[in-house]
Amino acid sequence: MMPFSFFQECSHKSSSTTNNSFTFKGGCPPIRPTIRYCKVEVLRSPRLTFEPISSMPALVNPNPPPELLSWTEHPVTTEPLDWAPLAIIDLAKFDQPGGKQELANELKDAVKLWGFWTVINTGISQEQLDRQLDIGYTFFKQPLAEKKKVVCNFSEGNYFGYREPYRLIGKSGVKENMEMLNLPKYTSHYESFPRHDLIEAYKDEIQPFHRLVWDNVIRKLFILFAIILELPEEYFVEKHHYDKPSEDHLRYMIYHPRPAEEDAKTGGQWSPGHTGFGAMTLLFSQSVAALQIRTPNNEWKWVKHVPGGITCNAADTLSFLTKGYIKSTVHRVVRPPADQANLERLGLFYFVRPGDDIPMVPVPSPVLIREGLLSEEEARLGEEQASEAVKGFEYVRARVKNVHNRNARHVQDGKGTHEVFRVKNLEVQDFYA
Ligand SMILES: O=C(O)CCC(=O)C(=O)O
Ligand SMILES: [Fe+2]
Repeated sequence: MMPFSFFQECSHKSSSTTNNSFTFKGGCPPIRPTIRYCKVEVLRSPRLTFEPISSMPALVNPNPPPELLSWTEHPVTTEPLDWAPLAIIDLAKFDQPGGKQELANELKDAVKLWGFWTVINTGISQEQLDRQLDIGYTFFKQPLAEKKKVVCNFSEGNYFGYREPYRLIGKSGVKENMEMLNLPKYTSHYESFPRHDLIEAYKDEIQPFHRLVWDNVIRKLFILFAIILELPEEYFVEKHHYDKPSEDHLRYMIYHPRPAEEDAKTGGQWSPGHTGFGAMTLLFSQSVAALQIRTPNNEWKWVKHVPGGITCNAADTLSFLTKGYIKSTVHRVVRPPADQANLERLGLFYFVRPGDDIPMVPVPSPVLIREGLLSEEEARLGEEQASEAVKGFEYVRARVKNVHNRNARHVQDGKGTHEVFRVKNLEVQDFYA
């Protein structure tokens, strides 16, 4: 008997098809609805339906990947919340004549003042997004033992893998309500990193998606930053390239609702105020309101759902490289409004980190010099001091270790705290109340 393997040719091409829906009849193997098990040239829709046939055991995959559960986006809140006025950056303009310059102008204030903005028209389809959410949701619904097969090694500041919500929040006696899975890039550097069976089974969808986010969104934003800072267009792209080693990861994350009495004990905190650890964070916009940012006036404002959009925030290392010109904004996650407080909140993210060997020295930008953030001498010395400087990998690993290699999480106790985290000359406040 011939085993049915990945990419083995099968007879689907000759099956009956219609324009947009593909229902395979007669002669098809009894495999689950996925495009991964056969090379089918006619496929255009990521969601296929196969009619199960009871015969043809020769083509049965002995270990089919589990069926995906289906994640459904919740309705938006009807409560009038104090929304943050985030700029909307329309990436459809990027390749139009003068488009990059126009977008750079629009993004400039957002990165200087708010550190948060939303991109739309990313070229990532709703179907692609839905599939990722389904994969993430299915992952979290697996038994804990399965999820723990690949876990984050926080003693080394390594964020790749599954993070179990086992820690307590301060001294409240309340446990964390969030779990996550961080997937490293699909490049040769991470080939030997172990991946969960479910993630392996859906590799043919996750791998291109991982890169698509970088190509379609991250690369463009880095070009816009370079234009804003009057640097060569590829300046930041090269320092954060997908093909070079970095701690970048795609993340599935789920928050589980807590009883109101438990939330009351931690001031409604789901994730304490913090700045991003790496270069930039992309959050595929979701309907459950919970993310808040701290405004330039130190008020907390809610981040509003923009269907099909991606909420982006600049993080610590971009702020280091630009001497604070690009703002690493404080944000937190809180109990959602009453009409959403009992809902699971599933998130899909891409966390951008600096290249592993990128020195954390200021970029030689004429804008930083004009703004008085950088002296001519510092700009020149920066290059010379690069070999001595903290590198991207060193900073990010140390930061992750400092925040996560603890038995209890920070708590917002309303008293404020100024615990500072340092690596050589680099310094950030650990968390914010
Ligand atoms: O869940 C969110 O909306 C944001 C989470 C976050 O800030 C983080 O994981 O760094
Ligand atoms: Fe964050």
